[in-house]
Amino acid sequence: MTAFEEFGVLPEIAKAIEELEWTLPTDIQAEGIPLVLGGGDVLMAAETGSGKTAAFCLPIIQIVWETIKDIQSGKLQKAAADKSSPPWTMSTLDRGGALAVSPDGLRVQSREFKEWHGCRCTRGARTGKWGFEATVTDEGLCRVGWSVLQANLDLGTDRCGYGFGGTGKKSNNKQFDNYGEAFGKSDVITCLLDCDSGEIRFMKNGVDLGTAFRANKDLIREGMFPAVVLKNAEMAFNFGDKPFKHGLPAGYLPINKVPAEEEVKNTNGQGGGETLTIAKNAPQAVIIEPSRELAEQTSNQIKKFKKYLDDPPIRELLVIGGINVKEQISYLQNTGADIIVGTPGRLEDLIQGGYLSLANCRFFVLDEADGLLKQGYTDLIERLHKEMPKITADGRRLQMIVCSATLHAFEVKKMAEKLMYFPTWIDLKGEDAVPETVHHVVVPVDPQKDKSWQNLRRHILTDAVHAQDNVRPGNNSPETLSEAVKLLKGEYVIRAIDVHDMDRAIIFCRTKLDCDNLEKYMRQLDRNKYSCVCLHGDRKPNERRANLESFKRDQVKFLICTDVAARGLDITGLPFMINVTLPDEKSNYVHRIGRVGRAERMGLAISLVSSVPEKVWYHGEWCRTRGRNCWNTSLTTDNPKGCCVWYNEPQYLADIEDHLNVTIQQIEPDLQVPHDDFDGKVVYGQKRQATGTIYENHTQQMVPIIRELTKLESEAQLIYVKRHLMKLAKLG
Ligand SMILES: Nc1ncnc2c1ncn2[C@@H]1O[C@H](COP(=O)(O)OP(=O)(O)OP(=O)(O)O)[C@@H](O)[C@H]1O
Repeated sequence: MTAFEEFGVLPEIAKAIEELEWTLPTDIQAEGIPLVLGGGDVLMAAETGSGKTAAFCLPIIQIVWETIKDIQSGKLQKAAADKSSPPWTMSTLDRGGALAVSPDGLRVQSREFKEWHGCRCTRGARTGKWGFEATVTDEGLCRVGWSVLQANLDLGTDRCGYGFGGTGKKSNNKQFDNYGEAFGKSDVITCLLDCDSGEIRFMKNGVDLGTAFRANKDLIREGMFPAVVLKNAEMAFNFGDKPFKHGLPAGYLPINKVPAEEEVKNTNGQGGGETLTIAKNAPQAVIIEPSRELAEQTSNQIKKFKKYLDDPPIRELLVIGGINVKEQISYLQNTGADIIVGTPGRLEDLIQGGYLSLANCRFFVLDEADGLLKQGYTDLIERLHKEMPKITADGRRLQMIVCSATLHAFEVKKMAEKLMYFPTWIDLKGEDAVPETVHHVVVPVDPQKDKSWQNLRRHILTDAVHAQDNVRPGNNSPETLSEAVKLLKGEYVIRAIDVHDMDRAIIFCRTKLDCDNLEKYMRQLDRNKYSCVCLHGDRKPNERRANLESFKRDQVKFLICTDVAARGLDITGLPFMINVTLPDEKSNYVHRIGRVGRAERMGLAISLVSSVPEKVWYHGEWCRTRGRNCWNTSLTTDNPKGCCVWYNEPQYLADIEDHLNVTIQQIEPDLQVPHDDFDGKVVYGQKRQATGTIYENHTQQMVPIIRELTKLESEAQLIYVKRHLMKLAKLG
């Protein structure tokens, strides 16, 4: 049995993993895989390069495959039919779309703010005197009571349902009257039904509130069911499996004591146990990625993991912009997809066009979730979530999985609170952190100290922000110094490459124009020594793909890119990374430098940080051409339609350090990295030699330590025996 199988992974998947030469799961995989397999909502916060992709892909592939198998063998039909005689729980079938029922059926939750969503119990009574307890477990609006099967799930809004609400009102047939008193979080409401007299009454925390309704006896003969309706609230139920908190009045019994021959089964939503089929265009899993490249990478990983799951096969589809949409539609219509990996825009297009259905989705994954939310996709995510059933046809709950190396963002917590269902956090560090395998340093670029920019024979083409300014050596204006920094940064990039003999590095620039200019400069200097390609939003999809591929295959040495490549990209053994300018979004620093030092290999990240302000382009949505041929150098602070800002790198550096709670080491403009500060033996791009790896050779690593421990143990015993003998000799 492989280590992955011990964590519950199917042998077929474990075999594919073995071929990747992964011997042990990483920490995040060891924690995440069992949780997802167990059916929970999970937030995974772990460093860059720690293997989060497999932590969610492996269990999803496994469950999706098992479900396809169950459908094919007809087991799912049985699952639905079995539910015709369930225990006394809240029904997963007779409930509103946005209401979730916990796996034990004793807790319900609705996070919908605007609408009410209701649910009924799996069984009901038509004779006798019965009671159950409902406890408010989270703030929000709730109404609880009794209704018959044909009643509206919005309890108390038609003549067939009788409810008591948290605002201190009872309601039947939309008539809301004062009753008892208001209730809220932690209050226990006992709901009592006397089928013989028709009386319905309630107790709050053990205090009897008196008769609320006299229900129609003919209605009761049809069967009365415990019922609830919620608006952004949560309630837990006790039908008598556990002792009641406040007991029942004399003559009443817990409702689960209704004799079998007297009880009425809830048949709503059961569909008569017909065979479950899943439409081709209704995938079981939707994985959203923030960039096309990352979506493609995750999709490729899934292909590798599912390699041996061929009977039945799993169909996965990549849904990203830049690929012919007609092909994607025809694939969905003809072949179909079980797992979809995509970027937000194209996903939404297909859903809105009716080509992709979420009716069967049971896994909703937000990879790089904080990035998606910061890119403005909160509404889209909520819309998709709303369309997904909270319980699937086979009675399983929708699972949401959210991950990132920088998950500690307010937006993420807010989203998790709103959409996720009792989520478990796997938080390996407790804060955003940089892996130990990434050595990161900053180099000050100070044009007042380093005056070499004044007499460069050849230099990088700058972004031309200062084309109209009077910039020249000797004139120490902020504009001149800003231009000087841009010239110096071009030189420092080349120096970093030369000093560290870099033959492979990813280089991040702030704008697409900066990327293009650096690409030109490097090619101009030496096409072979500095062979490079660009990856950014202005390049055509095919070029983007080809450039990334040639970099991955080592056909070019340098990949120059904007933040489009900051997150998730996994390039095996990449040794070096250069930040030409720090990102203004602090979490992107973690993601950018995390392109190196992945999967236990060492990496060096060098950030160039200007000591003076740099005036740079900032084309917002107000810029008609979004930067193309734009020469508007007025500042956004002076003119709401301005297209430039003064970029304050020392401030961004301070923000990053503050966020990570570290002081990043500074090196000199000679770009030498003192070896002693790190580990002298480090070879960037390789695994650390001296310590071995965490994944492998664990036993071998432990051998000398165990040997030493055994020696110490035996020495300690000898000392004890000698002392004991000496004591005996003295006594004798
Ligand atoms: N159990 C394992 N053993 C060995 N290598 C692994 C294991 N799990 C993942 N890897 C490798 O580690 C690298 C990083 O994995 P992955 O891309 O999933 O990281 P990540 O945590 O998603 O990083 P990021 O936050 O940057 O997206 C990949 O090259 C992957 O093949």
